[in-house]
Amino acid sequence: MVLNELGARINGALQALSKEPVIDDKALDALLREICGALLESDVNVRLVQQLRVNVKKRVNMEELASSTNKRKVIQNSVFDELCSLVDPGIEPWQPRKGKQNIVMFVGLQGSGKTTSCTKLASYYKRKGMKVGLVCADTFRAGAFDQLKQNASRAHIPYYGSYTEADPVQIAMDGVSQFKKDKFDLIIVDTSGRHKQEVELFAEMEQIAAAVKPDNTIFVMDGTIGQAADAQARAFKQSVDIGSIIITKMDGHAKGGGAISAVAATGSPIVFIGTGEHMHDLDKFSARPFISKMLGMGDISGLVETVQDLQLDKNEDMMKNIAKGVFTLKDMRDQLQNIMKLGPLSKLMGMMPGMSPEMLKSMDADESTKKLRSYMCVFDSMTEGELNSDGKLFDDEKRLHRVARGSGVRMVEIQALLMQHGQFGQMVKKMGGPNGMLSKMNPAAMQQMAKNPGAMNPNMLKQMGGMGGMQKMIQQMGGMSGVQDMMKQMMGGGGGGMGNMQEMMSQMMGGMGGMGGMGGRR
Ligand SMILES: Nc1nc2c(ncn2[C@@H]2O[C@H](COP(=O)(O)OP(=O)(O)OP(=O)(O)O)[C@@H](O)[C@H]2O)c(=O)[nH]1
Repeated sequence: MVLNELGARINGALQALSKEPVIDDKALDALLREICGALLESDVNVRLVQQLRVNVKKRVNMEELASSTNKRKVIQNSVFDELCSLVDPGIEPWQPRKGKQNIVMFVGLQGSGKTTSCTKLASYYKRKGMKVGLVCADTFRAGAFDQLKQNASRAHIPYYGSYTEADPVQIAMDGVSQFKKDKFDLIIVDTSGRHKQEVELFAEMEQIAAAVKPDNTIFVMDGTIGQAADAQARAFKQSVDIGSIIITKMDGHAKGGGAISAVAATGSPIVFIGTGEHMHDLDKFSARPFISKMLGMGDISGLVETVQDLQLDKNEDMMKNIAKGVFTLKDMRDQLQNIMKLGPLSKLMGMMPGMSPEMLKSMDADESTKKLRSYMCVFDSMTEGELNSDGKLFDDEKRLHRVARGSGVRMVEIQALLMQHGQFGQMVKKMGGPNGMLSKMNPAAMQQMAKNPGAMNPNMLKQMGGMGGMQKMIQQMGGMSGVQDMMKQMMGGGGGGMGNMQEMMSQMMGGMGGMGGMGGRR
């Protein structure tokens, strides 16, 4: 069973419990049977599943808990907590520190996704403002250096490797000392893999580790390997000091449960998961947001961090406009351009509370990207005056015709874009200005939010009135009756299908981003 289905099944079981008139041991057993069955089908280690069952039962005392509402709540909270414990070894993961020269070594079997993940990680920390270099110490697989070189060049990341030196230890040492000399903040060393755990592989890993003395060793594991994950993780743990884990290929049809169970085998935290072959397909991992997202309850901290990466507060013109309650076409273009930098919208959507896995499955990421590109052509065909306007200039059909000809986009689509812009403009008007929603938010908490998305999350949520407040805010933004209804509309109920969804998502992201950025400037 793939992870999305697992989430949907657990969620379904919890929902079914809400409908039970009487909560007794029988109802609890039925719930646990369903959840444990689903976990086993997803390859989660049988011992861990058994432990989860025992722990939940221990926490729920049917006699002590008076009302059924109370029992339901305690059961649901216990299941959630136990699912989190499955993927949380309770260790704070290592993080590179700015101002220090951090060395990270990647290990894993051949084809697990080491080289790809190295570049994704380098790119992630580059986005955070670090100077990152990649060293290719894989001399085992012909073409490994070329692959790293290609990935690194595409992501504009400096790299080091050699076509002539055959000793991986020497390459690793030379690469690290070169980047150290050039004052790099983070140096990532990619090592060779083998088809299976072999003596040579472990000996080589140990030698490289002894030579470069990594601050952290990341074990890369293929998410599709199922039950074999446990033994593999143990073998690596015995040989090198695994600091953290990246699980790859968690997109598509990965069951993932096996690899997730590796946390228990190594006692090391999962730090990222790979969700595709592209540079953006690396999601920061944290137990609670991961479980929350899997159950369709969203990942607010991930969403906020992603929005934070946009550095919207650097767009001073737009921030000034939004504070005044003004939103020009140029502001919308800049927002959409920013969103395009984040990768497929489905990823952002997955972080929104209320997005069920089924909803996400029916989204076509390529289609969204195409739509955004066509919008860029529309904006490119506008004059500076038009871009700096509120869009009313396009009441003149001649202008519309001209932009349609210039961009190759149909007039109806441009009209729809302008309509979305108009609606969003109305929202900005409401949010900005002296009496707007933004003015009611505590500036100190908003400032903290802009600086440190991880730390500000609880504060921000509190400011917004918790998860309920967040949903209400989204409703206000869209002027719709609820997130679920909104999604239905996006999925085609309103006749717009994918296009509709795209536009609304952009609207929402624009709104969220605007708020984060606003806070940062106060
Ligand atoms: N779908 C998907 N594919 C991935 C992911 N990560 C890596 N891949 C693909 O998996 C294949 C192997 O990845 P590599 O990065 O070359 O693996 P490696 O561990 O470096 O392999 P060696 O260098 O031979 O040890 C490539 O085709 C990658 O594009 C992921 O998260 N999702």
